[in-house]
Parts: sequence; structure tokens; C-alpha cells
Amino acid sequence: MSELYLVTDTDMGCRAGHTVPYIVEEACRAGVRWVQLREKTASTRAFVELAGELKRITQMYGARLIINDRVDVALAVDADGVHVGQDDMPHHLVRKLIGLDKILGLSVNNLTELQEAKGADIDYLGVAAIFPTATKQDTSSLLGLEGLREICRQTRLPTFAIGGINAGNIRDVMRAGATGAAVVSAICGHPSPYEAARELSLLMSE
Ligand SMILES: Cc1ncc(COP(=O)(O)OP(=O)(O)O)c(N)n1
Ligand SMILES: Cc1ncsc1CCOP(=O)(O)O
Ligand SMILES: [Mg+2]
Repeated sequence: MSELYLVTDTDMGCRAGHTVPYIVEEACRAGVRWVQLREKTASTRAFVELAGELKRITQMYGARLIINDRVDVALAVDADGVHVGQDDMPHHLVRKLIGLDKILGLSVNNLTELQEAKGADIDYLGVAAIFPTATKQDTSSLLGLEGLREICRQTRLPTFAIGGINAGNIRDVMRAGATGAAVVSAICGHPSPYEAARELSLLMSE
């Protein structure tokens, strides 16, 4: 199964002429089985409606739907899980709210955060940021491939590398030991999300 992880961006999709449901369906058609709905400015109503739409699409393809930051939205649509970072709701409280059966992802940006996450009841790590990215403004210092390699070496949890990953570097990311790669612009900003996801999936399994 492809461990390519699509993280959505409505504005970027718009600029490329796509809606988020279109991007998600095209990526799923290309084999993506991890989808995160990331909405930083949407109203709660719009967020929940979009999440419901993505739930139908992801279910059709057997893909997982993860909600960024918002436990309430995840619960409202019975999503497969939630992804939180270091400034979001603490992961142990998220686990309490979503229950044991849901997927919980946590971002780690350095080795200190990795140590703090040891023993936590989380299902995977988002390892950020690997390369420079224009998609997220508030990223902390860059890990690079060496930083990624060290984090992967020190954990048994599945690791999804994120930040500036594209067709030119995804093989290096996988060679550094990541379980998978999470991307925003490489799929949402591409003229063909289907072709982009196909190419990335092929490259990462080489
Ligand atoms: C798979 C994955 N990894 C890392 C992140 C970043 O989460 P966070 O640090 O909470 O930042 P925001 O995405 O909320 O801006 C992620 N979303 N997904
Ligand atoms: C959400 C997020 N978290 C860390 S970097 C990032 C953005 C990644 O976007 P892109 O794949 O376009 O570099
Ligand atoms: Mg967050």
C-alpha cells in the first residue's frame, strides 16, 4: 500500500483550478490511502461540511481521513483520526476524546520533542520540516535528511516526513528511513493531482 500522505490546502487547490474534493478523489484514484483535511481559516460550518464530503470519498477508496487540529470536526464526521502538533491540544487529551480505536498523529520537529513523545499513545509521527516550504509559514528549524534519519533511527513509530517534499527528493526521504511522505503543494498545486500522486507513489516505492 502506498504510504503517500496527502495534506489538503484549499487556497493552493483553487490557484491550480481544483476543489479539495476533486484533489482528494484524484489522489485516491492514484492510490493515496492517507488524507488529511487541513483548513486553517474555514468556518466551523464549512470545515465540517467539507470533512463530510471527504469522508464519503475516502471511504469509497478505503483511504483514511485524518482531521488536522480539530477534534470536534473529527468526531462530528466520524473521521478515522486527528493530527495535532506541539501547539495544539495535548495528545493525551486528544486520545481521551477520540477513543482508543481512532488514529492519532503527532508532529515532532526535533529530537527533544521526540523524547517527550516517548511512551505516548500515538499512532504515527509527522516529522517536520524536512526541506524549506512556502506552504507553512510557522515552521521551526529545518531537519534536513540527516535530522530525519536520526529521528527515524530513534523511534519505532511510523514516521511521515513533511515539508518541501516533491518528485525530486522523495526517494531520498524514503532512503533516510521514513515510513512515508506527506505532501501539500506537490499534489494540491499540480495541474493533475492524479499524475502527481502516481509519480510520487512510484518514486517512493523504487
Ligand atoms: C503528517 C503531518 N505532519 C506534520 C504536520 C504539521 O502539524 P502542526 O505542527 O500541528 O502544524 P499545522 O499543520 O497544524 O499547521 C501535519 N499537519 N501533518
Ligand atoms: C503542514 C506542514 N507541516 C510542516 S511543513 C508543512 C507544509 C508542507 O507543505 P509542502 O508539502 O507544500 O511543502
Ligand atoms: Mg496543528
